[in-house]
Amino acid sequence: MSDDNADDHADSSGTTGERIELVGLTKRYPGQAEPAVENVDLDVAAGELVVFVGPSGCGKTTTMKMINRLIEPTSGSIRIDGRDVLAMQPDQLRRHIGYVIQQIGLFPHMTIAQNIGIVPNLLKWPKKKVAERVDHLLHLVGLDPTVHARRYPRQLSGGQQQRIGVARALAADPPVMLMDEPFGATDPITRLRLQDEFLRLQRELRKTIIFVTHDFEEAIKLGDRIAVLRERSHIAQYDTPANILARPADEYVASFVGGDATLKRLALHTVGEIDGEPGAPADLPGVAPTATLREALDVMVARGSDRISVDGTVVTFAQLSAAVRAADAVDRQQTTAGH
Ligand SMILES: Nc1ncnc2c1ncn2[C@@H]1O[C@H](COP(=O)(O)OP(=O)(O)OP(=O)(O)O)[C@@H](O)[C@H]1O
Repeated sequence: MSDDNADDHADSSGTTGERIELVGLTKRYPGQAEPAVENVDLDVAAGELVVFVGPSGCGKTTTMKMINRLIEPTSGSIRIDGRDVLAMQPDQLRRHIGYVIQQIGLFPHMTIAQNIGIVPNLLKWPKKKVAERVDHLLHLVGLDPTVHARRYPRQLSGGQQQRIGVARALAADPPVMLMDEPFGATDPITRLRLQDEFLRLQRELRKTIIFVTHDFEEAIKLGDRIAVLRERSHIAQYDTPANILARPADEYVASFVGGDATLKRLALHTVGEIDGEPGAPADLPGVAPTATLREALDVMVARGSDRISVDGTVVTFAQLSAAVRAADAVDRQQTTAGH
């Protein structure tokens, strides 16, 4: 773990994630008959994005908050890059673990720049360095610093505030990010946009991320692996989205996948995988290259258009249909061949 000097990499965005291991992790809240989280073992590889899905009250948030010690475990251990989290100092933890929540939690009386700079300031970085970092992060999440840095949270849209939440969590360039339903409170269009931007960012940054969601499609789209949790955070299945869709471990997981598994498999592939014709007209409905085949199809249907613009190229409904058929055939082949 490179906690010797965060300043060394504070201006780069190249830090990759670190492995997270949960061993026998248990939380028993005072006065509760049953533990909220019981004996959870989980190994998350460095640079992987793992999504927790499970019913309300199954212990997702409790498990996540033990990792950054907002909740102290009753027993068990947590290691990041082999080091015991329970033995870390608070400032080490702040530098190592970024945290993004649905309610965002921006301070209303601080400007956007001050909100993003909270952790670097706590870590006593020089003023100039904090300012540079804030600029860099605003660019990274797609906002113009000259427009947004001096504004207050209430002057931003919900989606922009959520981007600031992500920028703030990235401020000290932590190898690990915990994200608790970060896009849950936004409207569907903003949510898709935030997911696409976030995927682009994660491809570049390769943090180790634990991401909680209620939305199974979001889990399929974002997760390298999904942990389907049952009561007390018992892990029902921990696997890639493709494998969970193709071979749910049991009835419980199958109920999460639902009946329309084929449709959900469309979320495994992005429209950027299709070679479009350059020269899309400006008025054509557009999606990002990271949009899933399913989302592209939804936009075509909603807009009544048999063509769509992807990064300035034209993708047709016929191409999309062919990609869907090809992707489905490959997925089926891979999931049968893999086992
Ligand atoms: N501070 C607390 N004291 C006592 N019990 C708690 C406390 N916080 C959570 N619990 C209980 O622990 C269990 C797990 O809660 P937790 O919030 O981790 O679940 P969750 O899966 O994140 O739920 P949701 O999806 O609804 O956010 C629940 O039964 C909850 O009632």
